[in-house]
Amino acid sequence: MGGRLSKADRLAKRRSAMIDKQIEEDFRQRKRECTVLLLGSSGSGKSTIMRQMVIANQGGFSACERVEWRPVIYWNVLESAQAVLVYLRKIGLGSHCEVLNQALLNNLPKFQLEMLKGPAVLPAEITEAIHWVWKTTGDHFGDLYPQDSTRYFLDEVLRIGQGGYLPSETDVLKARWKASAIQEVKLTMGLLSIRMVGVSGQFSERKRWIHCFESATSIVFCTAMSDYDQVLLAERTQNRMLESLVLFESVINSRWFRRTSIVLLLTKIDVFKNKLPKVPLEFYFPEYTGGSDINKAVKFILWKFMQANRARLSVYPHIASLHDLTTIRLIFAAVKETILQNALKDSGIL
Ligand SMILES: Nc1nc2c(ncn2[C@@H]2O[C@H](COP(=O)(O)OP(=O)(O)OP(=O)(O)O)[C@@H](O)[C@H]2O)c(=O)[nH]1
Ligand SMILES: [Mg+2]
Repeated sequence: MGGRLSKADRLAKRRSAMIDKQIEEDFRQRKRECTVLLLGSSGSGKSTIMRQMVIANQGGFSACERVEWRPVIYWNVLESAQAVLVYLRKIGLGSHCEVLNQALLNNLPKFQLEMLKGPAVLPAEITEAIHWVWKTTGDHFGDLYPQDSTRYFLDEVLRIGQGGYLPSETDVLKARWKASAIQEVKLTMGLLSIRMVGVSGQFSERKRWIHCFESATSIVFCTAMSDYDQVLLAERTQNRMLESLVLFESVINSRWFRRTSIVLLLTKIDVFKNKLPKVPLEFYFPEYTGGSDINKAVKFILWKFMQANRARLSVYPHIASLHDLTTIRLIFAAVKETILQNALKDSGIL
């Protein structure tokens, strides 16, 4: 009797084997999944990287997705225009503001209401006034822009203000949107599926970071090189690059990442290159002695960050202009390679 199984027993055994197989498969699948955490202070380029990843891996944004960016881009245009007004008043060109002030006064409340209800078009009076003010006063601004995409959106205002405006890929890429939530995109890279998680770098949001730490297999830490002469919005005496260094130091030496390798992405090299000859780096970092030599300046900043690596983690640095589609692909290939190697090592495949 003992050797033979009843039909019910055989079925139960088969089911149990199937469940075991499923568990094993799930486990293998989970091992092939990895979570890349994007960290860095506000404005360092985390959201831009996520959008570039979507462009590079999923063939870009569909027309439907781009339409959804329209309100954000209108908001970017209006914010850029407000910044222009503030600056013009500051330099004594307040008289140039009148046309735009009036256009905003006449149209903004109605436009805001329309935006709440559904699709709306930037009012023509506002569009034309922004275009006129920017054309007549743009030269006075030199390199002074509160955001790096300000000039772009002001230059493009006539196209953006057209009825039926569909944001281009570049518009989406350059749009500034301070999302407070944690953002996530899923991508596949070779054998692996990657969950890329971007957190907001604003102070008020940083307490949420810790919830993402546990699941991270790789870290991409972003820092904007052009921040060396900038101060924090929240605390105007605090240099942004020093603040980013402190943040990097706390991330890299934290107990959460003892086994993690880190990609250090020095962003905004394009802005940095323009700024360096006009705004001496030594003014903000007196120990720097390389003058306006771009290579020396980049090396110095990199050295500052590498010094923070007391935990001696593997740090892979890259220098990038996140809007430059040709070089960005090379950077991504290298970053992908690092992430892939780490994930394969972690899952025991390598
Ligand atoms: N010129 C230039 N602009 C950049 C670069 N990287 C990012 N930007 C712009 O800088 C602004 C801020 O970039 P985001 O990607 O939104 O920054 P973030 O790190 O997500 O910021 P938070 O969400 O506030 O934490 C956007 O307008 C970007 O288009 C770069 O390499 N060069
Ligand atoms: Mg962001």
